[in-house]
Amino acid sequence: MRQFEQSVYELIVETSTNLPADVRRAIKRGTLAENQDTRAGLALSTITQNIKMAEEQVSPICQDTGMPTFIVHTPVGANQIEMKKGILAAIKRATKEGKLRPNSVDSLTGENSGDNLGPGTPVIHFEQWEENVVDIRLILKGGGCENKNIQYSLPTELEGLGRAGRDLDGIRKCILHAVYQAQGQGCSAGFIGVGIGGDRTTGYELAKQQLFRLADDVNPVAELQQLEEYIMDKANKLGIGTMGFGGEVTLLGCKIGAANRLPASFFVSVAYNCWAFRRQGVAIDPASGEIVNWLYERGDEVAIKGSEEVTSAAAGETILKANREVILHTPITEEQIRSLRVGDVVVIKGEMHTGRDALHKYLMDHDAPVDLNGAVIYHCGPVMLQDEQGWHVKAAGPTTSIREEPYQGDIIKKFGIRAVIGKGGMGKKTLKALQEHGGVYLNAIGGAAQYYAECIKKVKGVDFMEFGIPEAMWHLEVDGFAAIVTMDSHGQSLHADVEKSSLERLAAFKEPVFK
Ligand SMILES: O=C(O)C[C@H](O)C(=O)O
Ligand code: SF4
Repeated sequence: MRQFEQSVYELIVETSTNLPADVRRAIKRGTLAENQDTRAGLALSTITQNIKMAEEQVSPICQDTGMPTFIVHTPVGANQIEMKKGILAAIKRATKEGKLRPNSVDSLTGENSGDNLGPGTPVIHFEQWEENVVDIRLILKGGGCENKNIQYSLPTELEGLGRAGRDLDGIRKCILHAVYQAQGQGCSAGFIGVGIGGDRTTGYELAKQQLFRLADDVNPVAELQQLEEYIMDKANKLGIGTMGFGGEVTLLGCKIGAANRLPASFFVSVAYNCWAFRRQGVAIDPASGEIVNWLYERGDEVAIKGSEEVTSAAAGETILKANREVILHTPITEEQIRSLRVGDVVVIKGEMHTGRDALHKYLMDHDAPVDLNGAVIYHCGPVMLQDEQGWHVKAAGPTTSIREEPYQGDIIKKFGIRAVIGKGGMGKKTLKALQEHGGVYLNAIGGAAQYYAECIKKVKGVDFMEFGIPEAMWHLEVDGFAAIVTMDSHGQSLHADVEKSSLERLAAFKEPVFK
Protein backbone atom coordinates (compact mmCIF):
# COMPACT_ATOMS: atom_id res chain seq x y z
CA MET A 1 0.00 0.00 0.00
CA ARG A 2 3.04 2.33 0.31
CA GLN A 3 2.95 2.84 -3.46
CA PHE A 4 -0.77 3.65 -3.29
CA GLU A 5 -0.04 6.54 -0.94
CA GLN A 6 2.71 7.81 -3.27
CA SER A 7 0.28 7.60 -6.24
CA VAL A 8 -2.35 9.63 -4.37
CA TYR A 9 0.31 12.15 -3.38
CA GLU A 10 1.24 12.55 -7.07
CA LEU A 11 -2.44 13.02 -7.90
CA ILE A 12 -2.77 15.77 -5.27
CA VAL A 13 0.35 17.61 -6.45
CA GLU A 14 -0.70 17.42 -10.09
CA THR A 15 -4.23 18.63 -9.30
CA SER A 16 -3.04 21.58 -7.23
CA THR A 17 -0.28 22.75 -9.57
CA ASN A 18 -1.12 21.85 -13.16
CA LEU A 19 -4.47 22.65 -14.77
CA PRO A 20 -5.63 19.82 -17.04
CA ALA A 21 -5.66 20.20 -20.82
CA ASP A 22 -9.45 20.54 -21.26
CA VAL A 23 -9.56 23.40 -18.74
CA ARG A 24 -6.59 25.10 -20.40
CA ARG A 25 -8.30 24.85 -23.77
CA ALA A 26 -11.44 26.47 -22.34
CA ILE A 27 -9.37 29.32 -20.84
CA LYS A 28 -7.53 29.71 -24.10
CA ARG A 29 -10.83 29.95 -26.01
CA GLY A 30 -11.95 32.58 -23.49
CA THR A 31 -8.72 34.53 -23.88
CA LEU A 32 -9.12 34.59 -27.65
CA ALA A 33 -12.75 35.71 -27.37
CA GLU A 34 -11.92 38.59 -25.03
CA ASN A 35 -10.78 41.97 -26.15
CA GLN A 36 -7.07 41.97 -25.23
CA ASP A 37 -6.77 45.64 -24.33
CA THR A 38 -9.50 45.71 -21.74
CA ARG A 39 -9.15 45.12 -18.01
CA ALA A 40 -10.72 41.68 -18.51
CA GLY A 41 -8.33 40.82 -21.34
CA LEU A 42 -5.39 41.81 -19.24
CA ALA A 43 -6.72 39.83 -16.27
CA LEU A 44 -6.91 36.77 -18.53
CA SER A 45 -3.29 37.28 -19.57
CA THR A 46 -2.30 37.39 -15.91
CA ILE A 47 -4.24 34.19 -15.26
CA THR A 48 -2.51 32.54 -18.21
CA GLN A 49 0.86 33.60 -16.92
CA ASN A 50 -0.01 32.32 -13.45
CA ILE A 51 -0.99 28.89 -14.80
CA LYS A 52 2.42 28.60 -16.47
CA MET A 53 4.27 29.73 -13.36
CA ALA A 54 2.44 27.18 -11.17
CA GLU A 55 3.27 24.39 -13.58
CA GLU A 56 6.94 25.34 -13.81
CA GLN A 57 7.40 25.82 -10.08
CA VAL A 58 5.18 22.88 -9.11
CA SER A 59 3.40 25.25 -6.73
CA PRO A 60 -0.32 25.79 -6.08
CA ILE A 61 -2.14 27.56 -8.92
CA CYS A 62 -4.27 29.30 -6.30
CA GLN A 63 -3.46 29.66 -2.59
CA ASP A 64 -6.88 28.29 -1.72
CA THR A 65 -6.40 24.62 -2.44
CA GLY A 66 -9.99 24.03 -1.44
CA MET A 67 -11.82 21.12 0.10
CA PRO A 68 -10.05 18.01 -1.21
CA THR A 69 -12.86 15.81 -2.51
CA PHE A 70 -12.09 12.28 -3.73
CA ILE A 71 -14.43 10.03 -5.68
CA VAL A 72 -13.00 6.51 -5.56
CA HIS A 73 -14.19 3.43 -7.44
CA THR A 74 -12.66 0.20 -6.19
CA PRO A 75 -12.74 -3.42 -7.40
CA VAL A 76 -14.82 -5.84 -5.34
CA GLY A 77 -12.78 -7.00 -2.35
CA ALA A 78 -10.31 -4.09 -2.34
CA ASN A 79 -9.48 -2.80 1.13
CA GLN A 80 -11.09 0.63 1.39
CA ILE A 81 -9.93 1.14 4.96
CA GLU A 82 -6.27 0.86 3.90
CA MET A 83 -6.94 3.14 0.95
CA LYS A 84 -8.45 5.76 3.22
CA LYS A 85 -5.33 5.64 5.41
CA GLY A 86 -3.19 6.12 2.28
CA ILE A 87 -5.27 9.11 1.16
CA LEU A 88 -5.04 10.77 4.58
CA ALA A 89 -1.26 10.25 4.72
CA ALA A 90 -0.88 11.69 1.21
CA ILE A 91 -2.95 14.75 2.16
CA LYS A 92 -0.81 15.32 5.22
CA ARG A 93 2.41 15.09 3.22
CA ALA A 94 1.15 17.39 0.44
CA THR A 95 0.20 19.96 3.11
CA LYS A 96 3.57 19.73 4.82
CA GLU A 97 5.30 20.30 1.48
CA GLY A 98 3.25 23.39 0.61
CA LYS A 99 1.26 21.78 -2.21
CA LEU A 100 -1.93 22.23 -0.21
CA ARG A 101 -2.79 25.06 2.17
CA PRO A 102 -3.88 23.95 5.66
CA ASN A 103 -7.60 24.43 5.12
CA SER A 104 -9.35 22.37 7.79
CA VAL A 105 -10.80 24.64 10.46
CA ASP A 106 -12.70 23.60 13.60
CA SER A 107 -16.12 25.19 13.16
CA LEU A 108 -16.59 25.81 16.89
CA THR A 109 -13.14 26.86 18.10
CA GLY A 110 -11.78 28.28 14.82
CA GLU A 111 -8.63 26.23 15.25
CA ASN A 112 -6.87 25.14 12.06
CA SER A 113 -5.77 21.49 12.30
CA GLY A 114 -2.66 22.40 10.28
CA ASP A 115 -2.59 19.21 8.21
CA ASN A 116 -5.90 19.31 6.33
CA LEU A 117 -7.25 16.45 8.42
CA GLY A 118 -10.22 16.70 10.75
CA PRO A 119 -13.89 15.82 11.06
CA GLY A 120 -15.33 15.92 7.53
CA THR A 121 -12.03 16.73 5.79
CA PRO A 122 -10.97 15.52 3.33
CA VAL A 123 -14.17 14.31 1.65
CA ILE A 124 -13.87 10.74 0.35
CA HIS A 125 -16.65 8.89 -1.49
CA PHE A 126 -16.08 5.17 -2.08
CA GLU A 127 -18.03 3.07 -4.50
CA GLN A 128 -17.41 -0.49 -5.71
CA TRP A 129 -17.41 -1.45 -9.35
CA GLU A 130 -16.68 -4.52 -11.41
CA GLU A 131 -13.53 -3.20 -13.11
CA ASN A 132 -10.17 -4.48 -11.88
CA VAL A 133 -8.76 -1.03 -11.39
CA VAL A 134 -8.95 1.68 -8.73
CA ASP A 135 -10.25 4.93 -10.22
CA ILE A 136 -9.56 7.99 -8.05
CA ARG A 137 -10.75 11.43 -9.04
CA LEU A 138 -9.94 14.54 -7.06
CA ILE A 139 -11.37 18.05 -7.16
CA LEU A 140 -9.85 20.97 -5.24
CA LYS A 141 -12.61 23.56 -5.21
CA GLY A 142 -11.86 26.71 -3.26
CA GLY A 143 -13.99 28.45 -0.67
CA GLY A 144 -14.69 31.62 -2.64
CA CYS A 145 -16.39 29.83 -5.50
CA GLU A 146 -17.99 27.34 -3.11
CA ASN A 147 -19.68 30.33 -1.45
CA LYS A 148 -21.21 31.17 -4.82
CA ASN A 149 -22.94 27.79 -5.16
CA ILE A 150 -26.68 28.25 -5.08
CA GLN A 151 -29.75 26.06 -4.82
CA TYR A 152 -33.19 27.02 -6.12
CA SER A 153 -36.48 25.46 -5.10
CA LEU A 154 -39.01 25.72 -7.91
CA PRO A 155 -41.34 27.46 -8.39
CA THR A 156 -39.68 30.71 -7.41
CA GLU A 157 -39.37 34.38 -8.32
CA LEU A 158 -35.99 35.52 -9.63
CA GLU A 159 -34.57 39.01 -9.78
CA GLY A 160 -34.63 40.24 -13.35
CA LEU A 161 -36.22 37.07 -14.71
CA GLY A 162 -39.56 36.84 -12.93
CA ARG A 163 -41.31 33.55 -12.24
CA ALA A 164 -39.42 30.30 -12.71
CA GLY A 165 -41.78 27.32 -12.89
CA ARG A 166 -41.24 23.58 -12.61
CA ASP A 167 -40.17 23.03 -16.19
CA LEU A 168 -37.17 23.35 -18.48
CA ASP A 169 -37.75 27.05 -18.87
CA GLY A 170 -37.75 27.55 -15.09
CA ILE A 171 -34.49 25.60 -14.92
CA ARG A 172 -33.05 27.82 -17.66
CA LYS A 173 -33.84 30.91 -15.62
CA CYS A 174 -32.28 29.51 -12.44
CA ILE A 175 -29.01 28.70 -14.19
CA LEU A 176 -28.73 32.15 -15.78
CA HIS A 177 -29.50 33.69 -12.41
CA ALA A 178 -26.80 31.54 -10.77
CA VAL A 179 -24.19 32.99 -13.10
CA TYR A 180 -25.47 36.53 -12.52
CA GLN A 181 -25.45 36.28 -8.72
CA ALA A 182 -21.85 35.02 -8.68
CA GLN A 183 -20.66 38.24 -10.38
CA GLY A 184 -16.85 38.20 -10.26
CA GLN A 185 -16.67 36.94 -6.70
CA GLY A 186 -16.06 33.30 -7.56
CA CYS A 187 -13.13 34.34 -9.79
CA SER A 188 -14.93 34.39 -13.10
CA ALA A 189 -14.73 33.33 -15.84
CA GLY A 190 -16.10 30.18 -14.22
CA PHE A 191 -17.40 26.70 -14.90
CA ILE A 192 -20.75 25.52 -13.56
CA GLY A 193 -22.05 22.08 -12.74
CA VAL A 194 -25.83 21.90 -12.46
CA GLY A 195 -27.91 19.20 -10.76
CA ILE A 196 -31.60 19.10 -11.61
CA GLY A 197 -33.69 17.17 -9.08
CA GLY A 198 -32.57 14.97 -6.19
CA ASP A 199 -33.04 16.28 -2.67
CA ARG A 200 -31.15 19.20 -1.15
CA THR A 201 -28.06 17.06 -0.48
CA THR A 202 -27.97 14.88 -3.57
CA GLY A 203 -28.88 17.83 -5.78
CA TYR A 204 -25.64 19.55 -4.80
CA GLU A 205 -23.73 16.27 -5.13
CA LEU A 206 -25.07 15.83 -8.64
CA ALA A 207 -24.06 19.40 -9.47
CA LYS A 208 -20.50 18.76 -8.26
CA GLN A 209 -20.32 15.45 -10.13
CA GLN A 210 -20.93 17.35 -13.36
CA LEU A 211 -17.62 19.11 -12.79
CA PHE A 212 -15.87 15.79 -13.37
CA ARG A 213 -17.10 15.78 -16.96
CA LEU A 214 -14.70 16.98 -19.64
CA ALA A 215 -15.06 20.70 -20.31
CA ASP A 216 -15.63 20.01 -24.01
CA ASP A 217 -17.80 16.86 -23.89
CA VAL A 218 -21.29 16.56 -25.37
CA ASN A 219 -24.25 15.87 -23.09
CA PRO A 220 -25.87 12.57 -24.16
CA VAL A 221 -29.34 13.92 -23.27
CA ALA A 222 -30.41 16.06 -26.21
CA GLU A 223 -32.46 18.62 -24.28
CA LEU A 224 -29.72 19.06 -21.69
CA GLN A 225 -27.15 19.52 -24.44
CA GLN A 226 -29.38 22.19 -25.94
CA LEU A 227 -29.72 23.86 -22.55
CA GLU A 228 -25.95 23.77 -21.98
CA GLU A 229 -25.38 25.47 -25.33
CA TYR A 230 -28.04 28.07 -24.62
CA ILE A 231 -26.52 28.90 -21.21
CA MET A 232 -23.00 29.17 -22.63
CA ASP A 233 -24.24 31.60 -25.24
CA LYS A 234 -26.46 33.77 -23.04
CA ALA A 235 -24.36 33.79 -19.86
CA ASN A 236 -21.55 35.25 -21.94
CA LYS A 237 -23.84 38.11 -22.87
CA LEU A 238 -24.28 39.23 -19.26
CA GLY A 239 -21.14 41.37 -19.47
CA ILE A 240 -19.75 40.36 -16.08
CA GLY A 241 -16.39 39.35 -17.52
CA THR A 242 -13.21 38.07 -15.94
CA MET A 243 -13.05 38.96 -12.23
CA GLY A 244 -16.26 40.97 -12.69
CA PHE A 245 -14.36 43.66 -14.60
CA GLY A 246 -16.97 43.64 -17.38
CA GLY A 247 -16.26 41.89 -20.69
CA GLU A 248 -17.20 39.25 -23.19
CA VAL A 249 -16.24 36.11 -21.27
CA THR A 250 -18.15 35.24 -18.11
CA LEU A 251 -18.64 31.47 -18.34
CA LEU A 252 -16.17 28.88 -19.64
CA GLY A 253 -18.22 25.73 -19.19
CA CYS A 254 -21.70 24.51 -18.28
CA LYS A 255 -22.48 20.87 -17.48
CA ILE A 256 -25.99 19.79 -16.53
CA GLY A 257 -27.24 16.48 -15.12
CA ALA A 258 -30.66 15.33 -13.96
CA ALA A 259 -31.85 12.90 -11.29
CA ASN A 260 -35.30 11.92 -10.11
CA ARG A 261 -36.94 14.05 -7.43
CA LEU A 262 -39.71 13.80 -4.89
CA PRO A 263 -43.16 14.90 -6.07
CA ALA A 264 -43.10 17.86 -3.65
CA SER A 265 -39.52 19.01 -4.33
CA PHE A 266 -37.93 20.53 -7.40
CA PHE A 267 -34.37 21.68 -6.79
CA VAL A 268 -31.95 23.18 -9.23
CA SER A 269 -28.50 23.11 -7.62
CA VAL A 270 -25.55 24.94 -9.10
CA ALA A 271 -21.90 24.34 -8.20
CA TYR A 272 -19.83 27.33 -9.30
CA ASN A 273 -16.15 26.69 -9.98
CA CYS A 274 -13.60 29.43 -10.56
CA TRP A 275 -11.31 29.49 -13.59
CA ALA A 276 -8.79 27.66 -11.36
CA PHE A 277 -10.74 24.50 -12.06
CA ARG A 278 -8.50 21.91 -10.47
CA ARG A 279 -9.55 18.32 -10.99
CA GLN A 280 -7.63 15.26 -12.07
CA GLY A 281 -7.82 11.53 -11.72
CA VAL A 282 -5.69 8.41 -11.88
CA ALA A 283 -6.31 4.75 -12.60
CA ILE A 284 -4.33 2.71 -10.07
CA ASP A 285 -3.29 -0.92 -10.26
CA PRO A 286 -5.00 -2.57 -7.24
CA ALA A 287 -2.13 -5.01 -6.72
CA SER A 288 0.89 -2.67 -6.87
CA GLY A 289 -0.79 0.64 -6.04
CA GLU A 290 1.00 2.21 -9.01
CA ILE A 291 -0.53 4.74 -11.41
CA VAL A 292 -1.58 3.03 -14.65
CA ASN A 293 -2.71 6.22 -16.37
CA TRP A 294 -4.04 9.76 -15.86
CA LEU A 295 -7.77 10.18 -16.39
CA TYR A 296 -7.68 13.71 -17.78
CA GLU A 297 -5.16 14.83 -20.36
CA ARG A 298 -2.43 16.59 -18.44
CA GLY A 299 -1.93 20.29 -18.80
CA ASP A 300 1.71 20.30 -19.83
CA GLU A 301 0.68 18.91 -23.19
CA VAL A 302 -1.32 22.06 -24.03
CA ALA A 303 0.25 25.46 -24.46
CA ILE A 304 -1.85 27.93 -22.56
CA LYS A 305 -0.80 31.11 -24.30
CA GLY A 306 -3.48 33.12 -25.99
CA SER A 307 -3.22 35.30 -29.06
CA GLU A 308 -0.98 37.63 -27.13
CA GLU A 309 2.29 36.00 -26.14
CA VAL A 310 2.82 36.28 -22.45
CA THR A 311 6.47 35.74 -21.82
CA SER A 312 7.68 37.81 -18.92
CA ALA A 313 7.16 36.56 -15.45
CA ALA A 314 7.88 40.02 -14.07
CA ALA A 315 4.87 40.73 -11.95
CA GLY A 316 2.84 43.75 -12.87
CA GLU A 317 4.06 44.04 -16.44
CA THR A 318 1.06 42.50 -18.14
CA ILE A 319 -1.65 44.64 -16.65
CA LEU A 320 0.40 47.76 -16.85
CA LYS A 321 0.44 48.03 -20.58
CA ALA A 322 -2.94 49.56 -21.26
CA ASN A 323 -3.77 51.74 -18.29
CA ARG A 324 -2.59 54.74 -16.34
CA GLU A 325 0.03 53.49 -13.97
CA VAL A 326 0.55 54.93 -10.52
CA ILE A 327 3.34 53.76 -8.25
CA LEU A 328 2.51 53.92 -4.57
CA HIS A 329 5.08 53.74 -1.82
CA THR A 330 3.85 52.84 1.63
CA PRO A 331 2.80 54.47 3.91
CA ILE A 332 0.37 56.18 1.51
CA THR A 333 -0.90 59.73 1.94
CA GLU A 334 -4.51 60.90 1.61
CA GLU A 335 -3.50 63.18 -1.24
CA GLN A 336 -2.17 60.25 -3.27
CA ILE A 337 -5.35 58.29 -2.66
CA ARG A 338 -7.62 61.18 -3.67
CA SER A 339 -5.80 61.38 -7.01
CA LEU A 340 -6.78 57.81 -7.90
CA ARG A 341 -9.82 56.94 -10.03
CA VAL A 342 -11.57 53.70 -10.93
CA GLY A 343 -9.64 52.07 -13.76
CA ASP A 344 -6.17 53.21 -12.68
CA VAL A 345 -3.52 50.55 -12.23
CA VAL A 346 -1.60 50.86 -9.02
CA VAL A 347 1.79 49.30 -8.38
CA ILE A 348 2.71 48.99 -4.73
CA LYS A 349 6.20 49.13 -3.32
CA GLY A 350 6.74 48.82 0.40
CA GLU A 351 4.87 47.01 3.10
CA MET A 352 1.50 45.34 3.22
CA HIS A 353 -0.29 43.34 5.89
CA THR A 354 -2.55 40.41 5.25
CA GLY A 355 -5.86 40.30 7.06
CA ARG A 356 -9.02 38.34 6.52
CA ASP A 357 -11.99 37.07 8.50
CA ALA A 358 -10.47 36.38 11.93
CA LEU A 359 -8.32 39.51 11.94
CA HIS A 360 -11.12 41.87 10.90
CA LYS A 361 -13.36 40.55 13.64
CA TYR A 362 -10.52 40.90 16.15
CA LEU A 363 -9.58 44.45 15.13
CA MET A 364 -13.10 45.71 15.79
CA ASP A 365 -12.46 45.74 19.52
CA HIS A 366 -8.69 45.38 19.90
CA ASP A 367 -5.59 47.34 18.93
CA ALA A 368 -3.49 46.35 15.94
CA PRO A 369 -0.04 44.87 16.65
CA VAL A 370 1.54 47.28 14.11
CA ASP A 371 0.90 50.90 13.07
CA LEU A 372 -1.68 50.84 10.27
CA ASN A 373 -1.67 54.55 9.49
CA GLY A 374 -1.40 54.93 5.71
CA ALA A 375 -1.16 51.17 5.47
CA VAL A 376 -2.24 48.62 2.89
CA ILE A 377 -4.33 45.66 4.01
CA TYR A 378 -4.30 42.63 1.72
CA HIS A 379 -7.25 40.22 1.92
CA CYS A 380 -5.14 37.12 1.49
CA GLY A 381 -4.60 33.77 3.17
CA PRO A 382 -1.26 32.62 1.77
CA VAL A 383 0.42 29.23 1.59
CA MET A 384 3.56 29.55 3.73
CA LEU A 385 6.47 27.25 4.49
CA GLN A 386 9.10 27.67 7.18
CA ASP A 387 12.76 26.60 7.13
CA GLU A 388 15.95 27.68 8.96
CA GLN A 389 15.97 30.98 7.05
CA GLY A 390 12.41 31.79 8.10
CA TRP A 391 9.03 31.91 6.38
CA HIS A 392 8.59 31.66 2.61
CA VAL A 393 5.53 32.55 0.55
CA LYS A 394 4.47 29.66 -1.68
CA ALA A 395 1.22 31.16 -3.03
CA ALA A 396 -0.54 34.43 -2.24
CA GLY A 397 -3.52 35.56 -4.31
CA PRO A 398 -6.43 37.63 -2.97
CA THR A 399 -9.50 36.31 -1.18
CA THR A 400 -13.12 37.45 -1.63
CA SER A 401 -13.42 40.83 0.06
CA ILE A 402 -17.17 41.04 0.54
CA ARG A 403 -16.93 38.81 3.62
CA GLU A 404 -15.26 41.72 5.43
CA GLU A 405 -18.02 44.17 4.52
CA PRO A 406 -19.50 44.27 8.04
CA TYR A 407 -16.11 45.38 9.47
CA GLN A 408 -14.06 47.06 6.76
CA GLY A 409 -15.43 50.61 6.86
CA ASP A 410 -15.01 50.87 10.64
CA ILE A 411 -11.53 49.39 10.52
CA ILE A 412 -10.35 51.74 7.77
CA LYS A 413 -11.38 54.70 9.90
CA LYS A 414 -10.21 53.34 13.24
CA PHE A 415 -6.66 52.61 12.05
CA GLY A 416 -6.18 55.09 9.19
CA ILE A 417 -5.79 52.44 6.50
CA ARG A 418 -5.47 53.89 2.97
CA ALA A 419 -5.73 50.89 0.66
CA VAL A 420 -7.53 47.58 0.80
CA ILE A 421 -6.56 44.91 -1.72
CA GLY A 422 -8.80 41.93 -2.42
CA LYS A 423 -11.07 40.62 -5.11
CA GLY A 424 -14.71 40.77 -6.09
CA GLY A 425 -15.30 44.23 -4.62
CA MET A 426 -17.03 45.48 -1.51
CA GLY A 427 -20.36 47.09 -0.67
CA LYS A 428 -21.89 50.44 0.15
CA LYS A 429 -20.61 50.73 3.69
CA THR A 430 -17.00 50.34 2.60
CA LEU A 431 -17.49 52.68 -0.36
CA LYS A 432 -18.77 55.34 2.03
CA ALA A 433 -15.79 54.90 4.34
CA LEU A 434 -13.38 55.16 1.38
CA GLN A 435 -15.03 58.42 0.45
CA GLU A 436 -15.11 59.89 3.96
CA HIS A 437 -11.64 58.84 5.05
CA GLY A 438 -9.77 58.89 1.75
CA GLY A 439 -9.23 55.26 0.90
CA VAL A 440 -9.17 53.03 -2.14
CA TYR A 441 -10.15 49.46 -2.95
CA LEU A 442 -7.80 47.63 -5.26
CA ASN A 443 -8.81 44.50 -7.13
CA ALA A 444 -6.06 41.95 -7.57
CA ILE A 445 -6.54 39.06 -9.99
CA GLY A 446 -8.17 36.23 -8.04
CA GLY A 447 -6.34 32.93 -8.13
CA ALA A 448 -3.14 34.44 -9.51
CA ALA A 449 -1.28 33.15 -6.48
CA GLN A 450 2.09 32.49 -8.09
CA TYR A 451 2.05 35.78 -9.91
CA TYR A 452 1.57 37.70 -6.65
CA ALA A 453 3.88 35.48 -4.60
CA GLU A 454 6.67 36.62 -6.90
CA CYS A 455 6.03 40.24 -5.89
CA ILE A 456 6.58 39.43 -2.24
CA LYS A 457 10.24 39.99 -1.59
CA LYS A 458 10.37 39.31 2.11
CA VAL A 459 8.28 38.10 5.02
CA LYS A 460 8.95 40.71 7.70
CA GLY A 461 6.98 39.05 10.46
CA VAL A 462 3.72 37.51 11.52
CA ASP A 463 1.14 38.06 14.23
CA PHE A 464 -1.79 35.92 15.33
CA MET A 465 -0.38 32.55 14.29
CA GLU A 466 -3.02 31.17 16.64
CA PHE A 467 -5.58 32.01 13.91
CA GLY A 468 -3.83 29.48 11.65
CA ILE A 469 -1.64 30.17 8.59
CA PRO A 470 -4.34 31.53 6.24
CA GLU A 471 -5.88 33.82 8.87
CA ALA A 472 -2.69 35.10 10.52
CA MET A 473 -1.53 38.69 9.94
CA TRP A 474 1.54 38.44 7.72
CA HIS A 475 3.74 41.52 7.32
CA LEU A 476 5.13 41.47 3.81
CA GLU A 477 7.66 43.52 1.86
CA VAL A 478 6.48 43.82 -1.75
CA ASP A 479 7.70 45.27 -5.00
CA GLY A 480 5.83 45.60 -8.29
CA PHE A 481 2.54 44.44 -6.78
CA ALA A 482 -0.05 45.54 -9.37
CA ALA A 483 -3.79 45.82 -8.87
CA ILE A 484 -6.65 47.81 -10.39
CA VAL A 485 -8.60 50.56 -8.65
CA THR A 486 -12.21 49.35 -8.71
CA MET A 487 -13.59 51.53 -5.86
CA ASP A 488 -12.24 55.02 -5.35
CA SER A 489 -12.53 57.84 -2.81
CA HIS A 490 -14.99 59.73 -5.04
CA GLY A 491 -17.88 57.30 -4.61
CA GLN A 492 -17.25 55.30 -7.81
CA SER A 493 -17.47 51.50 -7.80
CA LEU A 494 -16.88 49.37 -10.87
CA HIS A 495 -18.56 46.47 -9.03
CA ALA A 496 -21.79 48.40 -8.48
CA ASP A 497 -21.78 49.44 -12.16
CA VAL A 498 -21.21 45.89 -13.47
CA GLU A 499 -23.85 44.48 -11.14
CA LYS A 500 -26.40 46.99 -12.36
CA SER A 501 -25.67 46.57 -16.05
CA SER A 502 -25.58 42.75 -15.83
CA LEU A 503 -28.98 42.76 -14.10
CA GLU A 504 -30.37 44.79 -16.99
CA ARG A 505 -28.90 42.30 -19.46
CA LEU A 506 -30.25 39.38 -17.44
CA ALA A 507 -33.74 40.84 -17.71
CA ALA A 508 -33.49 40.54 -21.52
CA PHE A 509 -33.78 36.75 -21.04
CA LYS A 510 -37.09 36.90 -19.20
CA GLU A 511 -39.31 35.63 -22.02
CA PRO A 512 -39.86 31.85 -22.29
CA VAL A 513 -37.43 29.96 -24.51
CA PHE A 514 -38.10 26.27 -23.78
CA LYS A 515 -41.81 25.53 -23.95
O1 LIG B 1 -9.46 31.37 0.90
C1 LIG B 1 -8.93 31.92 -0.06
O2 LIG B 1 -7.71 32.13 -0.11
C2 LIG B 1 -9.67 32.45 -1.24
C3 LIG B 1 -11.04 31.93 -1.48
O3 LIG B 1 -11.01 30.81 -2.28
C4 LIG B 1 -11.84 32.96 -2.18
O4 LIG B 1 -12.10 32.84 -3.37
O5 LIG B 1 -12.23 33.91 -1.51
S1 SF4 C 1 -9.35 32.62 -4.87
FE1 SF4 C 1 -10.50 32.44 -6.74
S2 SF4 C 1 -9.31 31.00 -7.97
FE2 SF4 C 1 -8.74 30.71 -5.83
S3 SF4 C 1 -10.13 29.16 -5.03
FE3 SF4 C 1 -11.00 31.16 -4.53
S4 SF4 C 1 -12.43 31.41 -6.19
FE4 SF4 C 1 -10.96 29.89 -6.90
